[in-house]
Amino acid sequence: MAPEKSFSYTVGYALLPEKVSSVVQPSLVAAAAERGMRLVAVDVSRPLAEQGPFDLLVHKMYDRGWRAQLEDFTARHPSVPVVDSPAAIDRLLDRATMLDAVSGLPVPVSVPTQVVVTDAAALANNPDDGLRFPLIAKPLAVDGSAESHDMRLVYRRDGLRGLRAPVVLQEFVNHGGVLFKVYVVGDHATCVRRSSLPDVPSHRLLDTYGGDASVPFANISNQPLPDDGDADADMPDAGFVDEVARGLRRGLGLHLLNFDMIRERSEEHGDRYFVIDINYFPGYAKMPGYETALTDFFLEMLAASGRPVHGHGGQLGGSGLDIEARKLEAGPGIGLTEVESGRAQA
Ligand SMILES: Nc1ncnc2c1ncn2[C@@H]1O[C@H](COP(=O)(O)OP(=O)(O)OP(=O)(O)O)[C@@H](O)[C@H]1O
Ligand SMILES: O=P(O)(O)O[C@H]1[C@H](O)[C@@H](O)[C@H](OP(=O)(O)O)[C@@H](OP(=O)(O)O)[C@H]1O
Ligand SMILES: [Mg+2]
Ligand SMILES: [Mg+2]
Repeated sequence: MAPEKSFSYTVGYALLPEKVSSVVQPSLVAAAAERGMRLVAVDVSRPLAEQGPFDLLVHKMYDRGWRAQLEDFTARHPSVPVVDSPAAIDRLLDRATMLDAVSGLPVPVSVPTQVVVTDAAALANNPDDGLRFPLIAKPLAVDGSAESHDMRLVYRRDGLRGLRAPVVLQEFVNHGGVLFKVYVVGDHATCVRRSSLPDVPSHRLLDTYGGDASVPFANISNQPLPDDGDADADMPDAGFVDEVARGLRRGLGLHLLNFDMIRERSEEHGDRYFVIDINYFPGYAKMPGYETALTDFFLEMLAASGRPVHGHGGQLGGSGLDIEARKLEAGPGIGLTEVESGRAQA
């Protein structure tokens, strides 16, 4: 009989069932076990205090009850890192604040002009608002529902009629139908290409054009782009991607996210990059090598919280430094603000 595997640490995860089935694959469980970590699902319908003991918690839940549980847990077990702070995650759940951190980045990347609208009908009758069509209408709230991904490409002003508010109207940027999705896990960033909306030709912008004033779409960039042989050459510079990733991670005070970036190419301005969306705890299984990246990250978090981690003897990865950065930028959040050694909840 094979000897029973012994685990040094327990990593609790609180995720919706769909996220569990997409991310917590047998390959992730095996990679974690190889490094001495057991992955255990948190039952969010039961008090957290009755579960565990945990050495690290990761989570993506939307309800307020969960937040109260986390606060209580952190008060009782300040030495257990909780990734990430709910207050920091909240900024990504509102498209009005989601992209705020982009303006503070030390690299040339920006956000398309956008406005938050609570009364779309009034806007449809106001030709002097300075908005430049086409626009993408995006639901303001990001709440895990399918509706929060229901978008509309609005070609002309009369396409604003009937939009469900509150909504963010973001200027559409032609980008050759290719989107760069950058998965961030602590200080690790991986950029993949996805298909995206095709460019909008100029004739489509004329008010007199007979086509639809707006068209709905959803989940347009979920699939990888078929490799046309030129994928590597087409990628943004890796150093640039890393800088954007590091800047966003620090600015947001988060460790687990992805962001969507598009590139406008023009003779007039050359290449211009725009960040258009940032997602908390995305579908990591779509990122090549995610098992290693996530388990390395868990180990870094455990080491940073003072737990002896084999192979991490005193040497923290970039995430260790981030803990300091987060304390400053996100204020006192949950977990990661206190470092103690030894096992918690024993
Ligand atoms: N300003 C823009 N200019 C051009 N295309 C855009 C713009 N904003 C969004 N898109 C296109 O619409 C898609 C959906 O927009 P966005 O990424 O904001 O929605 P989402 O539902 O939050 O996506 P995700 O599934 O990544 O969470 C993008 O992946 C991209 O293809
Ligand atoms: O399920 P909600 O809370 O709506 O958030 C989604 C994000 O918005 C998407 O960005 C994730 O997909 P990608 O990993 O392809 O970006 C997507 O990942 P999934 O493929 O695991 O569903 C979700 O995280
Ligand atoms: Mg997106
Ligand atoms: Mg999104």
